[in-house]
Amino acid sequence: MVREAWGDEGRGDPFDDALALANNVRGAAAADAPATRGGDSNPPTAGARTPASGDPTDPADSTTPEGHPTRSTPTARNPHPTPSTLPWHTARDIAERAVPGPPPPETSTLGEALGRTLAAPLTALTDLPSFDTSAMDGWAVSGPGPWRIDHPAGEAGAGPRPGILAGHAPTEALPDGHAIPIATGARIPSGATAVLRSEHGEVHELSDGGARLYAPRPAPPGQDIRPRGQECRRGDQLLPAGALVTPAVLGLAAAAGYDELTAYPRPRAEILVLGDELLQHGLPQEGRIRDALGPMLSPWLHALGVEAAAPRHLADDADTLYAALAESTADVVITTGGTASGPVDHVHPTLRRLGAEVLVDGVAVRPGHPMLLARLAPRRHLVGLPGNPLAAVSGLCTLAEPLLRTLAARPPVAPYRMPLAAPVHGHPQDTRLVPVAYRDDERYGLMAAPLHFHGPAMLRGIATADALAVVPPGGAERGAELELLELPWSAGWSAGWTPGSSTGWTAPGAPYAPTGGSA
Ligand SMILES: Nc1nc2c(c(=O)[nH]1)N[C@H]1C(S)=C(S)[C@@H](COP(=O)(O)OP(=O)(O)OC[C@H]3O[C@@H](n4cnc5c(N)ncnc54)[C@H](O)[C@@H]3O)O[C@H]1N2
Ligand code: MOO
Repeated sequence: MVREAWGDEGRGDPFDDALALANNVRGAAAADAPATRGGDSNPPTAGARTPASGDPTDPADSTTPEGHPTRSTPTARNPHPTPSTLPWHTARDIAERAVPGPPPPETSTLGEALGRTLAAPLTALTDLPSFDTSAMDGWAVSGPGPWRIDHPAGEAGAGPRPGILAGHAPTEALPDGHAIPIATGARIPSGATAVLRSEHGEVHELSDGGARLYAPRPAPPGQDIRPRGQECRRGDQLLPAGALVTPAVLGLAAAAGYDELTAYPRPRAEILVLGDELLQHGLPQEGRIRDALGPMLSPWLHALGVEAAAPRHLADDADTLYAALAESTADVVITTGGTASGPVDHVHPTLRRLGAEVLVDGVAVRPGHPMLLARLAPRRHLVGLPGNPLAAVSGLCTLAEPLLRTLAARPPVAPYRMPLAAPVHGHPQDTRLVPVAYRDDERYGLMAAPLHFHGPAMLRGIATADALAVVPPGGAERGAELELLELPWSAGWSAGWTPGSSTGWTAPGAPYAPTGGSA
């Protein structure tokens, strides 16, 4: 979705215009004369400061050291300006359209198709139910009562008389005035007109050894019979192409006769965690901190329908990063950290060394503005997430999610809006992504309550959030209807399950592998 107008730049395709801007092909004109942002009444101002509100966790309030200029121009102090950042919606649009579509579909077992997108409509291979079925335990009866109780052929004699069980195929027709015991799910014998529930019938033993069945109420024709084809006829379309294969879809497909499904493959992602300061175990110590992104990104990507290998931790070394990117065969490489211009921030120089095409280099969003997207090869991309953990989440939702959605052929999530339960400060030029939790308000119904602890380095807010609210430049008042990016867990994890974890149970001794296969 492109909602921004690109002013004088915007005469062509907005995607091409945005790409050209990101790659700075229009030179100084693109970098120096920032495009007009539709719906943004404040013209972008390099170095603009955010008014303080007193909330120490509010990045909109912290003008230094994190209130960086949105667009930089060459100055004596900053001789290497970054290309102009892109409006948030434009960046998402570029990411969504960076690939033309998913790779060709594959046929797999039902279990392996979980979380994928159907490449063809799901068409019923059989009527459902495939035969007239008893909906209750009781008796199949023919005509009005009372009825003489029969037993299936071969059941005569002593002992319990179960009648027709589920899975059996009755061969004999039921004559008028007769009844036969039947179980829920069993096939109705020909000649039967209704099913009488066991609790509604009274059996009277007869002197000849037989039995008669009485019902206090009549059993109208069709009572408690599920007729063949009630749910669908063979050839009916049950689901369109493009439907997400959820656990319920697997159940439906199996019921309708499928052993295999044709769906788009899961995109394969590789996660490279950069930063010599990161520990993988224990307490932070001596200036080193725990890696918060490795444990978070694999399952998050998994919930987006992606096959993510276990994260690799790379030393802060340009050659190591170069080798990892050059060798990777993943559809999408996700790096964390190293996007800025510090002494060990190697992502930009390595992309240049690889000759990668940078599609997005900075986004007008807080947190996370140094995020980037690059094309390593025609169908291989890199998403560079900033190292600050909430900034990384912002990059994941802004650039990785739309790109992976296109690769997985998942349908876009319908725009979702909710009124804010409290006002939120805005950045003067940039969009803010703010963690919110759903609250049921007595008067206004469901509202999005902004959460504290939403600083770029904090995960405490997002850990209790249901969604990220998209706060436009300038902020939003209580009651304003804001676009929400729902987090995977508030929509349920089901679509992200793979066969390995779909049972939620791991055999004793088997390693738990929540990310599924390898990339
Ligand atoms: N001169 C400038 N400096 C910075 C700018 C800027 O525009 N000009 N942007 C700042 C912003 S905003 C962010 S966000 C960060 C992005 O930095 P990098 O992507 O290069 O990330 P690092 O420097 O490697 O790390 C930043 C921060 O995050 C911590 N980190 C990194 N990885 C992890 C992880 N896996 N788990 C937990 N924490 C992590 C790292 O220790 C740093 O504290 O740059 C600013 N600087
Ligand atoms: O501090 Mo930075 O905006 O990405 O989180």
